[in-house]
Amino acid sequence: MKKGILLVNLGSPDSPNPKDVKKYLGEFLMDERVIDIPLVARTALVKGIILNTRPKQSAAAYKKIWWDEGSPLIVLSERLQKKIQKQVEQPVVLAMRYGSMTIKKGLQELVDKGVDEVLLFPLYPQFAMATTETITVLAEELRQQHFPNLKIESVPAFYNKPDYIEVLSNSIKKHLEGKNHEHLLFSYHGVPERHIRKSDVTKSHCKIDKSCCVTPSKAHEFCYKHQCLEVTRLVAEKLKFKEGTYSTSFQSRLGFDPWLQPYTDRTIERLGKQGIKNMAIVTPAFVSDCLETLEEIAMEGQEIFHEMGGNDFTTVPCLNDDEEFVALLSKWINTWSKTPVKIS
Ligand SMILES: C=CC1=C(C)c2cc3[nH]c(cc4nc(cc5[nH]c(cc1n2)c(C)c5CCC(=O)O)C(CCC(=O)O)=C4C)c(C)c3C=C
Ligand SMILES: [Fe+2]
Ligand SMILES: [Fe+2]
Repeated sequence: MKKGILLVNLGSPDSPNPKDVKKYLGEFLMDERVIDIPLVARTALVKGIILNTRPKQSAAAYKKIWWDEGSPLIVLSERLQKKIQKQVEQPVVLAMRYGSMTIKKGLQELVDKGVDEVLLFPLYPQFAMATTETITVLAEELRQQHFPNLKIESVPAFYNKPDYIEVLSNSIKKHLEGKNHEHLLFSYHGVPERHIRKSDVTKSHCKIDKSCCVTPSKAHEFCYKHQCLEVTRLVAEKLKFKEGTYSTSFQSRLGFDPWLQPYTDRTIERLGKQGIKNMAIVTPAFVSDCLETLEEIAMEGQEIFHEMGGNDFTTVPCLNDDEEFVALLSKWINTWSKTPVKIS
């Protein structure tokens, strides 16, 4: 048996031009695990409404953050893959759930290298139907259709692994050294509340209130909200943050349905209004910096804070290709490579 690793991130458009952004958003938003409504309604909403207006607006945002080498999310994911490859003997390939660097091409590349056992590694610390699940489901469909002899094992969400929390905490500490911030906001990508209820394996636990996510339950294995709150709690515990000096919020909502709250933009507004002058923000739902961190947080968030009277706004970068993070992922991969047991 020859083993190989497929790292998978979200993906980006091929360029920040409206035509490419429209193509990318069309694929992304037509995913039934992202906009989870029946096909006819989803087609009407995405193709009839969203794709007529959003691509122009999103393209303008992408243009502000695009690098000479390409999309930050792709470039940073490639840097991560290259560094991991240096520490792992087996082939490590990178794919994206949406866009040109498809999971099918990634699996094909591994098969062409003689691989027959794949570790599928979704680059998301927390489980979500719209991220981890859509990757594992698509990989399995592709396996059945095109690679029936391939064995695929998936890495589950790693939000509470002590070594991950340590690496994240070290990075936060390093980037906040000497900043004297009064408040640290942990901002996670949002999801519609409906997604949380759908992923509840017990079908009765999730109430989207202040109690369910802190009451032990089997549901938490697939509860994005619980997993985000846990990352905040574990980092705060590790770094001995004082109560009231940090909080959690959710960003990037789309549409009119309720998404996880409190919303990041309103939280930044509130902190500014409350008289906080020096705040910092960290975005642990993303492994790689991307549109959501570089534009929505570092640009728009900062603007909101300044409008509300705030002064210093520090953004902690994502783990990207941080040396400790590379060493951690390589360690997990090497553990899997040596023993045919699940990483858990
Ligand atoms: C934790 C990661 C993510 C979750 C969960 C997620 C859910 C989700 N997202 C949308 C809609 C959009 N997301 C967009 C960009 C975007 N989303 C993520 C991650 C998660 N999304 C990333 C990393 C990015 C940036 C990609 C990049 O190229 O840098 C966008 C496009 C930008 C925009 O127009 O705002 C949309 C739209 C939904 C509906 C959703 C549902 C659960
Ligand atoms: Fe998103
Ligand atoms: Fe909950």
